Amino acid sequence: MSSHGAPVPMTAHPCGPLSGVAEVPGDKSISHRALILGALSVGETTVTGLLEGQDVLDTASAMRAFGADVERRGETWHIHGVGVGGFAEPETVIDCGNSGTGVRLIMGAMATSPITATFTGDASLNRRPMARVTDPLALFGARAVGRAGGRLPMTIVGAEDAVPVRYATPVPSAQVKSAVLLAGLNAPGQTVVIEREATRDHSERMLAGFGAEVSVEDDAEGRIITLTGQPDLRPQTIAVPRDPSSAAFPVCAALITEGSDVLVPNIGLNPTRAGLFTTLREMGADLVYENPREEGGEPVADLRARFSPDLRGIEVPPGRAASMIDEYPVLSAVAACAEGRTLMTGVRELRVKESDRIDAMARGLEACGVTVEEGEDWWAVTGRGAGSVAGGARVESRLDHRIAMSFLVLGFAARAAITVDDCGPIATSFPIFEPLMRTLGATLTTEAA
Ligand SMILES: O=C(O)C1=C[C@@H](OP(=O)(O)O)[C@@H](O)[C@H](O)C1
Ligand SMILES: C=C(OP(=O)(O)O)C(=O)O
Repeated sequence: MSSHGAPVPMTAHPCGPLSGVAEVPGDKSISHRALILGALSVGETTVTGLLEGQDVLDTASAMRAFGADVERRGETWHIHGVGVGGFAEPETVIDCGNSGTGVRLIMGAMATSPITATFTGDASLNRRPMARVTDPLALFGARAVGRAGGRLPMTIVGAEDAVPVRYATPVPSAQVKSAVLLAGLNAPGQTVVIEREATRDHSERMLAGFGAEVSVEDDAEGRIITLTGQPDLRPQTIAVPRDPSSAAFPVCAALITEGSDVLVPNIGLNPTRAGLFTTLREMGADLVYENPREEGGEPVADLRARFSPDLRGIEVPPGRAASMIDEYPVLSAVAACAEGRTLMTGVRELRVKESDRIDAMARGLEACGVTVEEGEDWWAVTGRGAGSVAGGARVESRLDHRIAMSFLVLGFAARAAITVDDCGPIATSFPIFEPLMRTLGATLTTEAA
């Protein structure tokens, strides 16, 4: 919801070993897609393990506004869809809260139906760029009217007679790719998306699972995804895997907090998402994939993370950025506890997330006594080894859940407590973060230090 309540300051205190099992919630990207594709198929889709974070709950409300029946009974979500092309025109404004994924995918899903919808979000989402989706949606025949600079609130007038599109994404973005594919569902013929760098492929996998004809080829241009429009999507039974982007927080907390040993079971290691774990291992992290297996066609393992006193700074290859894009904030907290310089390049996209994540982390890390250098599309954090971060600062989360959690994680390993001015946004993606970290032994207090 766009109305963000009073700020919730929280303080992370230096603590002893973190230990135990961290059961993190369901994958956010997959949860949004399960609701949207469930709403676009005819019949009942059931979903277990859905992330019940605010971002996903806002997508569930949006699907109801477009005519689907979405209900939680017990532990299972039931979605009665309306079919491709069956969306009704919403009677009220669609509020996507803090969620870029929600708004951009839903815009795509409605843009090729002859209906009009107005979208808004919170102060963070209303600052984020939407032209990256409205530009390709215009090629299908949809029109968008929003605020200056292509910002929300924005009205999309769906195409009356949509035509299929061939589109090369100008930025590495799974949200843009997915918006185009979802729009292509209700366009006759083949819609093609070309991406130079592979981004998370949950839309392609789930569209195929729902019975759409989707092919993926890799060639010199990059990855080419072809979707045949106007399929009859068949309802599915979906078990959402646990979110590697949420797993990142207990894993990184364990690596930098003295004496820790934490097991994070059942984490999807789809290569389009697992870049952080590769990077941490290159830095010398004691991070082991236990019990590696396949579940629902995806590689899965239990992650075991132990305190790693000898982490080293490294250069993170720019080609890895898409596979760990949401993990750079918490990586920078780990880098602050490593010896030497960690250089992160090819990361311009970090500037247009829930906050400008390079700026938010750089200012907060500096306040904690850490050296940061930055350019438009790169930044570097120089650490002085385990136990070297002074902390003792109050930092801003800027309506950004990942910034808030990254500084709390750093607070466990710093020499003095770190207060985050507002931890309310954590509920968008990881509503059980605070109790879960407490069960591992972390000391978090809700009053400012
Ligand atoms: O498609 C998705 O589910 C997401 C894609 C990424 O955004 P971009 O597509 O803007 O890179 C990521 O940052 C976001 O958290 C989830
Ligand atoms: C960037 C993120 O989400 P979204 O773009 O969906 O707001 C995120 O969860 O880190």
